[in-house]
Amino acid sequence: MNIFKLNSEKAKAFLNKISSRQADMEDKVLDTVREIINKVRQNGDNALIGYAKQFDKVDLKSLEVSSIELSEAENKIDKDVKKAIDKAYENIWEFQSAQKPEDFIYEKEGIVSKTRYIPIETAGIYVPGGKAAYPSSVLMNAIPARAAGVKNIIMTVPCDENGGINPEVLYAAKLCKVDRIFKVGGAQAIAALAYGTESIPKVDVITGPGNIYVSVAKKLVYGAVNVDMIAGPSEILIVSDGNQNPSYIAADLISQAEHDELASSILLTLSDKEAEAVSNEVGVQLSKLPKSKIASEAIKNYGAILVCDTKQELIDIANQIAPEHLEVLLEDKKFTDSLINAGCIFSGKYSPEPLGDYMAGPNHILPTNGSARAFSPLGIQSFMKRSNYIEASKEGLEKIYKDIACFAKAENLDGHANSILRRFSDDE
Ligand SMILES: NC(=O)c1ccc[n+]([C@@H]2O[C@H](COP(=O)([O-])OP(=O)(O)OC[C@H]3O[C@@H](n4cnc5c(N)ncnc54)[C@H](O)[C@@H]3O)[C@@H](O)[C@H]2O)c1
Ligand SMILES: N[C@H](CO)Cc1c[nH]c[nH+]1
Ligand SMILES: [Zn+2]
Repeated sequence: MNIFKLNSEKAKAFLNKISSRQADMEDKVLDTVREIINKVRQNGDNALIGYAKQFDKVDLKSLEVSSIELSEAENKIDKDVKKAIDKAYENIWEFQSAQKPEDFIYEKEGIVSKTRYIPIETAGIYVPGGKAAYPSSVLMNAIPARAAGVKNIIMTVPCDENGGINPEVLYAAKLCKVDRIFKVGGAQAIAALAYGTESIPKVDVITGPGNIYVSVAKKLVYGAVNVDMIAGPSEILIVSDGNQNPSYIAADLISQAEHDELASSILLTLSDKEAEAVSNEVGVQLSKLPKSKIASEAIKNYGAILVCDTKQELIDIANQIAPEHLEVLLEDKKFTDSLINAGCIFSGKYSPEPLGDYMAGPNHILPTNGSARAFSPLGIQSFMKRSNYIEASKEGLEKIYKDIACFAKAENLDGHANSILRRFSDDE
């Protein structure tokens, strides 16, 4: 793994590459994704069947998972895996459902104003499935949707080369009472959810992570539907004071690199010695990893160790990169609160990133590519919309009607002024 001094030209070039990562990836796939979306809008299910043949190498007889496939899934999975999925379900459900927002009511001088939180009616959840199967992403998508009170949950997931869906993914979907499941992946799934096809209903919001084709498609359909965020190729940034265990750090860097060749794994450390040790350890651990090709490629593409001089530099660079996952390995805890831009912060050596991927309760569907500066993790709020409500008494309106009419006239909107003034004129 490359090691650079923070203020070197090589470090600057690496940081520039990281900050333009989304744009560089998008440029390469934008035309393809646009074409896929247009074809799905024009040809509906036929386009989906064609893309399944092209990308997933499968002749699909039916796009929808049948009730038999769903009920058989549970018998196909290992009992310990089932137990782990059930435990994750429980933890995620407890954490998400406890956060249900309450309506807000405000009363001032005869005017009652409210903000209501209303579940979105139909949600489309995307579950990735190209390079790995993700039952955990079923839970992370569907549990907050259920907790919010969404009526219809429509799930899409790419199928395997036999036209089937991983049984653990189906078991998780059954556990979450997902209403319908379609064997469609990639940009074509996002287009189908956004515009509807003969089989797939149009939804109101699309959530979920995916590769670059999926995240670019979500950007392009935004407006036709709501979308949660851009949750693209995975990322981890670790900040270390230099006194940490190199083998833990290397393992955590690799954990996210194995998701995608476009994933990003970065260490910021105060110690040259730790940098060397982690770099060696990454090499050793990669050589023992069964699926090391993707992780090695990711580390070559978007991985590096940057050696900083001060803790303030660690904080500043971490806040600038705004990673999806941030592991904080600092003995001096007072710096942790200054870290403000990250999808999820993991604090201390017993909080490795995969704790959040599966079990802790907070969502693993998180903003990537610096978007944690302004976007939030998926949660119950992502499946609710706000609606406002105003009710004034006669006395309440009377107290301010002249100000409203005056304001409206200042905007040259006499119709607005009349609407208010009529309530208090003699010819009412
Ligand atoms: N940010 C998060 O919250 C989060 C969570 C989990 C996973 N992830 C990320 O999700 C991604 C999962 O990616 P994946 O590839 O395994 O599954 P995926 O389901 O996102 O993508 C697979 C689909 O991509 C499409 N595709 C593949 N090659 C294509 C091509 N050349 N042209 C057009 N379409 C093509 C195909 O339709 C295929 O079915 C990874 O990047 C992982 O890091 C992110
Ligand atoms: N780390 C991924 C989010 O970037 C989520 C995940 C699911 N399974 C394993 N990991
Ligand atoms: Zn992961």
